[in-house]
Amino acid sequence: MFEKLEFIDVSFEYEGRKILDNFNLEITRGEKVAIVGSSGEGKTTFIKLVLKYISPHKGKILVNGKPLSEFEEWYKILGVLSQRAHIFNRTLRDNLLIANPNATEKEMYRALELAGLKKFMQNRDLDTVLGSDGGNISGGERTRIALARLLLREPEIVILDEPLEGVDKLVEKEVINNIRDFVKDKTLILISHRFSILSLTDEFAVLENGKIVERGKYHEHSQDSLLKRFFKAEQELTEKFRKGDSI
Ligand SMILES: Nc1ncnc2c1ncn2[C@@H]1O[C@H](COP(=O)(O)OP(=O)(O)OP(=O)(O)O)[C@@H](O)[C@H]1O
Repeated sequence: MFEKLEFIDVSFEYEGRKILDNFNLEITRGEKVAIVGSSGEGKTTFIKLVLKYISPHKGKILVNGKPLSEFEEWYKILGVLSQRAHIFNRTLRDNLLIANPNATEKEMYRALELAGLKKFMQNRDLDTVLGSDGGNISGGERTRIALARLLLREPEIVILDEPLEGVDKLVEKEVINNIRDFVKDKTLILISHRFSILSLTDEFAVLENGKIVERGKYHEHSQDSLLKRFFKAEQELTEKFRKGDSI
C-alpha cells in the first residue's frame, strides 16, 4: 500500500542545464497537491521522474522509504492522465479495456459519461474506431477518453497533467466535479494552469528555479505569498489577452 513519496535532493539536467536542483518534496497518502510554476520551470520533468521515464542525476526518489526504481508495483497503483495520452487505432471499447479488461459495457458507458463524453456518444458506440493515434477525434475528446480510461481503474495515486487540455467550458465544471468524486479517497498530484481545476487539491507547492520554494494550504497562504503573485500575474495576462492588448 502506498504511504509516502519522497524526493530528496533530486537534481536533473538536460544537456548540462539544471532543471531540478536539489529538489525536495514529500507527498503522503491521501494528500492532494498541485505543483504550480511558470512555463519551463520543470513541472513535466518532475512528473516524468515520478513515472520513471527518466532518472535523477543526483539525489533519491523513495516510495515508502525504498528506492522508486525498485518498486515493482508502481504502475499498478498509479493512474495517470496526461495531454499526451496515447490513443490506439482500435475501437473505443479496446481503448477503454486497456485500462480495465474486466470492465462491463455499462461501466464503460458510465465512465464516458462522467468524462464529459455524453454528447460525443450520441451518434457513436463502443465499436467506433478512433483512428491512427486518435486521428478521428479532437484533442479535447482524446483527453476525455483518457479520463474515461482512468475512471475505469482504481489507482491509489492519481497524477493529472493538464487534465482539461482541450476540454471546453461547457463540460469543464461537470468533469471537474466527477474527477473530485473519483479522487476523494486517493492521493493526487496535479499540474495545471487552469485555476478551476486547482480546486481539486487542498495544497500547492510552487516550483521555481528547480526547487519547491513555497508549500502550503490554499486557505492559509498569505497575501504576499508566491502562489498569490503567480495567480495574479496569470490573471493579469488573461485580462490583457481578453482586451486584445499585445502581450
Ligand atoms: N527532452 C528535452 N531536452 C532538452 N530540454 C528539455 C527537454 N524536455 C524539456 N526540456 C526543457 O526543460 C525545461 C523544463 O521543462 P518542463 O517541460 O519540465 O517544464 P514545465 O514546467 O512542465 O513547462 P510547461 O508549463 O510549459 O509545460 C524547459 O526549459 C524545457 O525546454
